[in-house]
Amino acid sequence: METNSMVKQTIQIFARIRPTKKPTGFHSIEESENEDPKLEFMVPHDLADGFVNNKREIYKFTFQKVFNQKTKQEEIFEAIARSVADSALSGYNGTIFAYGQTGSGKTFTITGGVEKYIDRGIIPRTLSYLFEQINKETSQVFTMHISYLEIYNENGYDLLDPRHEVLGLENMPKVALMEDMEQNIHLKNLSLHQASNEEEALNLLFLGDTNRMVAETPMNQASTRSHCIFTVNLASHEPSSSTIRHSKLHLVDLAGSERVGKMGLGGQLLTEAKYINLSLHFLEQVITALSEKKRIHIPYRNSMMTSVLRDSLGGNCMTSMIANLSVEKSNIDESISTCRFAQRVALIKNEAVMNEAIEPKLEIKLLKREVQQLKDELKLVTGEQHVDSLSQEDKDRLWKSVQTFIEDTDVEAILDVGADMRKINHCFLLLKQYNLEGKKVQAEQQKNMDEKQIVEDNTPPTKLRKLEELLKQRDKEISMLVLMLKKEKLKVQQAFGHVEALGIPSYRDDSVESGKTLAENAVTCLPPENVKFHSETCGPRPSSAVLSMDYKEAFESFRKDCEENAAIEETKHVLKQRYADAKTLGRRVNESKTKINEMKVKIEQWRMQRVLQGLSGETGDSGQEDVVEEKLRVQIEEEKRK
Ligand SMILES: Nc1ncnc2c1ncn2[C@@H]1O[C@H](COP(=O)(O)OP(=O)(O)OP(=O)(O)O)[C@@H](O)[C@H]1O
Repeated sequence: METNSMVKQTIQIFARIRPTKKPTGFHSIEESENEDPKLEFMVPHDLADGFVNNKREIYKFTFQKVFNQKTKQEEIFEAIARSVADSALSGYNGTIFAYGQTGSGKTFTITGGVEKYIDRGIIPRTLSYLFEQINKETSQVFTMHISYLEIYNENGYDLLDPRHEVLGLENMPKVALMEDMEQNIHLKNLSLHQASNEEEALNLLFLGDTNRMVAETPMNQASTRSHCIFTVNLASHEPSSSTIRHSKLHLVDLAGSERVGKMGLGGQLLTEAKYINLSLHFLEQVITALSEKKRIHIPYRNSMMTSVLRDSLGGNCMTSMIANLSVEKSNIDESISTCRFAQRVALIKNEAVMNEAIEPKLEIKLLKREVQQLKDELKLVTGEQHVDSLSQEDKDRLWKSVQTFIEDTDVEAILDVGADMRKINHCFLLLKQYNLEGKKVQAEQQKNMDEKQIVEDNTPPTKLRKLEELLKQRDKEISMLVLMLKKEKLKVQQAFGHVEALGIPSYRDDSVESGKTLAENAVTCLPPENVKFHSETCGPRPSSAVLSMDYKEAFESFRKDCEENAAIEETKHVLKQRYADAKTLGRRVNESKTKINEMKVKIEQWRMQRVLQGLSGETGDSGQEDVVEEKLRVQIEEEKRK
């Protein structure tokens, strides 16, 4: 089953101009913000060795980007290869191929220069980039396999076959093209090598490069006489998924197109050149067919190279072409021809789909694991039991699993011991032991800490400290009560002094503690909120003059706890009664005093009246006069007795 996520795109074309020793002045690059850059050639009239050139003089070609002679290898990778590599990592096929006349810099662009590290080409840089990304990506598991195919004189050879040196090319097994029912091409005798890291992948590249067919030609001292296809096969999947993404990344260095006549080749070089030109001719045919809208048949099968690259040309692939150009005067014709070829390539539309499919082997593995889990669950549910006891080895293994489980910081970590109740119970036992051990250690630590505190700070443990604080508080409460007592005693003494001054005798009760007045005894039961601090002798003064609730509670508890509380309460009641009686008595005394005074006034008035009668000569009955005064005196005496 394949799930498709499609990207439609024409083949991207780029031009790269090889450095020349002298500036030629036959080309220029036109760049503007709104349009793609253009490469322009000016062909001089005298180009054809003295013949009059009637052809047009200026040729313009549009590219996605034109790289001038100074362009560095890194820039090429960033602009062309990085995005294709990213697509390959996401499951899309990708192809980058270099096309151009011999000696124009195709091998330099694809593989790189051999002298300087900085001259590494697209292949080593892409490998490095892919592993960098693979190592960063933690949610996917990647595998990489590499193959390296050479098409020489229309035959395919495995460049990674170690028998190359021993057998010689003529005895090497040829790579054969096979087609399945769905017309997918398979290559027989082409080995796939797994590369787990950059170094392994680079070793494969170097091995293949040493096996390539290279020869010295008039145009290039080390001319590659074949087409070479370096393929990176990537597969990726999420750890718990059977859906796998596959992608193929072809990095292709085509053999150079060359003019046999111009170069004056002969012998083997001539044969090679013929094959090269023939295969490039078939490639051109395919490109032309693909760029013509009405063409139904595309002649892929005409050559091995077009068969292998079928997907890259008009198929499921993201493809980029680099047109390598030598812009010397003698090469202008070939450069124009390369650019024309590129313009046709740019018309080809590809439809790249994400190659995602269920991998049967992985699916079987996942299903097997699921079946085992379900079997375990079933055993638990049906209560299937193991009768033999666990071996020491089993117990040791379980203890390790429990330890790993406890130490695992992942909250979703699972202690999986299968559906064996003996193992499950043993694990519970281990967890319990672990917990008890932990508690013991904690208690021990607490004890050590308390002891350490006593030794270091001379501070008593918490309980002792609390009792000491309670004691201090009780002392304060007692001091306060003594103060209250003294103060109220003073007040009552003043009150009794006032009563005695009025002629009322003060009551002192012998039944109450000797030496104390009634008021003194009564005052001991006054509520504490009426008491305010006035003495500095009672220890620190509270911030508020009114006692706090703590003091009230302390007083109440002290009062209740006091053994004589009941007797005090009773005495308090008696004293209250007597105090009320004394008040009534006082009032009556005052009333009698008033009456006596009134009678005394009356006696005085009576005497005055008698004196005035004597002066006026009026005589009264002296016996009757004495009777009035006597009556008043008797009344006074009676009042006093009351
Ligand atoms: N951009 C460049 N910078 C420096 N040197 C270059 C550059 N392009 C090519 N060269 C050099 O030019 C020479 C020919 O290049 P190269 O072998 O890559 O050409 P080619 O197109 O692969 O030729 P052929 O088709 O014959 O194999 C080599 O020595 C290479 O190092």
